[in-house]
Amino acid sequence: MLSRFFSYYKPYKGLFFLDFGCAVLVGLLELAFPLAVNQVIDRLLPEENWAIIFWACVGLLLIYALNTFLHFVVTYWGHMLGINIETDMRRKLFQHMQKLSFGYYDNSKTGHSISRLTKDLEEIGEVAHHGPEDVFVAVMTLVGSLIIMLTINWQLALIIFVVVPLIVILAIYFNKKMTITFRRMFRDVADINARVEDSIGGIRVVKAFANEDYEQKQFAKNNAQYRKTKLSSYKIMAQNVTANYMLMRLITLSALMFGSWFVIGDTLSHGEFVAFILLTNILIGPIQKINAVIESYPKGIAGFKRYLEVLDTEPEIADAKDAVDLTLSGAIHYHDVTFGYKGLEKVLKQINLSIYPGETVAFVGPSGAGKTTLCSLLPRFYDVDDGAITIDGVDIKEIKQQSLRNQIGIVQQDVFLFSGTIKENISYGRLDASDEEIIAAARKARLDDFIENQPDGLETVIGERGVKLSGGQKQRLSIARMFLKNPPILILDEATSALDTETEIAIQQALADLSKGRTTLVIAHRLATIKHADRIVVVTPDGITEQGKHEDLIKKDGVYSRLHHAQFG
Ligand SMILES: Nc1ncnc2c1ncn2[C@@H]1O[C@H](COP(=O)(O)OP(=O)(O)OP(=O)(O)O)[C@@H](O)[C@H]1O
Repeated sequence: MLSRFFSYYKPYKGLFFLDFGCAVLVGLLELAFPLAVNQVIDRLLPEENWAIIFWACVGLLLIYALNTFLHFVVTYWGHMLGINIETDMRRKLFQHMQKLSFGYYDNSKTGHSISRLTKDLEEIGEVAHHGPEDVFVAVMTLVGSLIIMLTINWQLALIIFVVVPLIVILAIYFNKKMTITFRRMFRDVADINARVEDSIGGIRVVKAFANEDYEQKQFAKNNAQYRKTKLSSYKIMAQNVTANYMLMRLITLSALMFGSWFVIGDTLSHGEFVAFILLTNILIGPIQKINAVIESYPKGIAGFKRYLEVLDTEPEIADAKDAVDLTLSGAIHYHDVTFGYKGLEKVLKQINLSIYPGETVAFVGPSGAGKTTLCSLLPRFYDVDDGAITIDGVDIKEIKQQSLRNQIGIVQQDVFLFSGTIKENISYGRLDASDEEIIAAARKARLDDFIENQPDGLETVIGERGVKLSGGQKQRLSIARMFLKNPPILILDEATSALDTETEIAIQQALADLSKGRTTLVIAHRLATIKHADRIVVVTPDGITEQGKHEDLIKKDGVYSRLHHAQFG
């Protein structure tokens, strides 16, 4: 895992070494002051040579000025290194999330994904900057002070350094505990995000059911859980900080007590004694740094583990190595297709079906029989478990996903629009479309009157998920999008909601125009709209049980005829 973490430093080697080098210098220069004090007290003060003391202080001032500059470099450029790595990881994660299949999203929550892209990566960025640099500089300063102390008086140095291993053991102990709680904390934040996504995203449903109190209670549960986990992490942090405080005071106290003893025994000069006290104070810096790393490292590592979890999830559907781009005419064949959602019973068993170019085929049948599933297999939203689907004789697994999906248009009953303008939403069908093409598509979808009546025309903002549009307008907008895309194959998931007659006629006409000359699969919920389909296919839990024209199926007195009677009496 660590080698994968460090691989993100590769593009920023220059920045890393600049930051690292400056941090090392900062650590080394810190040691100059106690050494200077030692010399001033033991050598220069007894000689009462004011001029040399003055110039020694000027020298120290220059060292401090240099150190100040280095501090700036470390703080600014070091953080730049962290942010660069965080940005790269975020880009990579988002790219990967875009590639993940429907199967992954069926079982994940949007709030969790948001959390992974924001909070987790922020923590990783902090560790990326502070982690290696702080640990190295702290260890180096510790070793540096130890060497200086050893050269001044090795006995006193050893007494003081007895405490250091205790600090290291403590660090390892708390690190382990904190990694576990931070992982829990990330999970809890993600749960809060998921809850907000549901409650705020679904605010209309919440209000329509007057379930605000229920939502508040649900949110309060998540909030309380987060508080509990965070509190337990603070408890560990507090134990760590207080134990460290005690150990650090022990170091200073040992220096004072044993140092005085050595001074009285004449084995330590006054200057060396003061230098020792100052060096023990310098020791506090790296120990605090190590402590800060102990605090942030588990957060970063917990975040990185969650990051890798997603990154290591292989998209269930990927292009074959020799997949090709194809221009399709739309002859579709399902050959013995069997499919079930992951871990669940098979929805489709050995389905055989042929659809000819330009044909409009409507799928009808009881709810949950698998009509939508059958159509979802065509653009490879899911892969068949057994059998194959071919278009123009080519297995869809041999066609590049992008090429395949570019040639299949889907008009869903639950239209998803993006917050933005009408123009942005229509042009989602073809991103490089000109204004004229967008207007022409809107006209074909019978949306032009509505657009012309808006003060901002095509630039009208439609609100989040098109909240400012009516159901009929949303649907026509999605049809306009499809006119622009102009695919040879269409999947129409018919709206179940009854629109007013005028709107319905407009939409039906728009859909009929859209279907012209394209192979069209209609998932029909209301039979009135599909009477004129070239063929009606009846899908039941037993598979395809009937197919044919409306009149023939009525005569047959089977499932279709019963469904028809149920709807029309
Ligand atoms: N993403 C999914 N994960 C797991 N099971 C699913 C998923 N989507 C659908 N199912 C299940 O698969 C079965 C077929 O669903 P499908 O949506 O294809 O039926 P349908 O015939 O289109 O129904 P309707 O007419 O109600 O839209 C159902 O039992 C459903 O619960």
